[in-house]
Amino acid sequence: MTKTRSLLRSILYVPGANARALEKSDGLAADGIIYDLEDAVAPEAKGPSREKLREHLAASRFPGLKIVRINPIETREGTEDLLMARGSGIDAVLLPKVEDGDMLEAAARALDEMDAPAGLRLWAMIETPRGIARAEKIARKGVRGRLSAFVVGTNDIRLATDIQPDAGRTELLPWLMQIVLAAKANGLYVLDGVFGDLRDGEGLRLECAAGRRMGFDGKTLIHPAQIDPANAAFGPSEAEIGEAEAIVAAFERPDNAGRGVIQLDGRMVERLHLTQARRVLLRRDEIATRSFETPSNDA
Ligand SMILES: CC(C)(COP(=O)(O)OP(=O)(O)OC[C@H]1O[C@@H](n2cnc3c(N)ncnc32)[C@H](O)[C@@H]1OP(=O)(O)O)[C@@H](O)C(=O)NCCC(=O)NCCSC(=O)C[C@H](O)C(=O)O
Ligand SMILES: [Mg+2]
Repeated sequence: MTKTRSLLRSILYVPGANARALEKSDGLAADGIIYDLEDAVAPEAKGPSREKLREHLAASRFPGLKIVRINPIETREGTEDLLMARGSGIDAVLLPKVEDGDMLEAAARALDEMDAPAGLRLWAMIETPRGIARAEKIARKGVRGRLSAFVVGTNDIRLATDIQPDAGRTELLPWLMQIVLAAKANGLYVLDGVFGDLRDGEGLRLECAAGRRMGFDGKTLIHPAQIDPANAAFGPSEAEIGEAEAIVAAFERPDNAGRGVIQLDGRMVERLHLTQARRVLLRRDEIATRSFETPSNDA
C-alpha cells in the first residue's frame, strides 16, 4: 500500500457551543478542525449547539479537514449528532471513548443506513484503559469499515487511570506507543492528545517534538496559539528537506542508476531512504499548496 501522507499536523478542537470560536475557526491555519459536541458542551447546551454547528458548517469556508466529535453513539444525543453530521459535508465523524470494534461497526452501519457519503470516514478516540488495551483489535476491525484515524485522549486517560505523568509524559509513553503501533499496523493515521497549559509555550514545543519522534502524524490542540508550534514540529524542517533533496538527486545520477544502495556523505543510503525522501518532499509540496485531502486508509 502506497500511502500519501495528508496534512494532519494541527487539529484544533472548537467547542460547538462557542459562536465566537466557530466564527474565528474559519480563518485559522490549522490542518483540521474538530467541532466538538461532546465534552466541551454542557448537557443543557447539546441541542442548541448541534443546531448552531449545522448552520456554521453549511456556511463554512474552512479549507482544511472538518471533523465533528459526536456524543456517545448509543445515546440519543449521539444519534442526533450523527444525523446532523452525515449531511454536513464534513470529512470525518470522531467517536469518543471507543472501547471495541463493535462500536465502530455500529457507527459504520448507522452511517450506511443514513446513506452517508462513502467518503465520510470515522475517527476513533482511544482514551480509556479498555480502549488502550484493545487498540490493535479495534484498529483491525475498524479498517474493514470507515475507520481512518485514532485520536489519543490524554485527559480522559488521566481521569480513568489516576496516572500522573511527568512533563515528559514518561509514565504514559508505553500506552501512547501501543496506540501508535496499533494504528501503524493497520494503516491508520494517529494524532497525539492535547496540551492543556496555554501559558507554557516551551512545554508545548517539547511535547509536539516528542510526539513527532514517537510517530504521531500531528497533535490535537485547544487554542489558536497552539497551531503554529504544531505545524512547525510536524512539518518537515529545512534540514530534513535538504537531506531529502540530496538523496533524490543522488539516486538520479547516471552512475547510481540501478543501484540499490549507495554512499552519500559517509552514510549508507538505500532505496527505502529514497521512498522516505520522496515522502518528505511530497509533504513540503502539500504544505506549500495547502491542498487538503481527506485521509483514507489507502489514499
Ligand atoms: C481554553 C479556552 C476556554 C480559552 O478560551 P478563551 O478564554 O476565550 O481564550 P483567549 O481569550 O486566549 O482566546 C483568544 C481568541 O481565540 C479564540 N479561541 C480560543 N480558543 C479557541 C478555539 N479552540 N477555537 C477557535 N477560537 C478560539 C477566542 O474566542 C478569542 O477570540 P477573539 O474574541 O477574536 O479574541 C478555549 O481555548 C477553548 O474552549 N478551547 C477548546 C476546549 C475544548 O474544545 N475542549 C474539549 C476538547 S479537549 C478533549 O476533550 C481531549 C480528549 O477528549 C481528552 O480526553 O484528552
Ligand atoms: Mg476525552
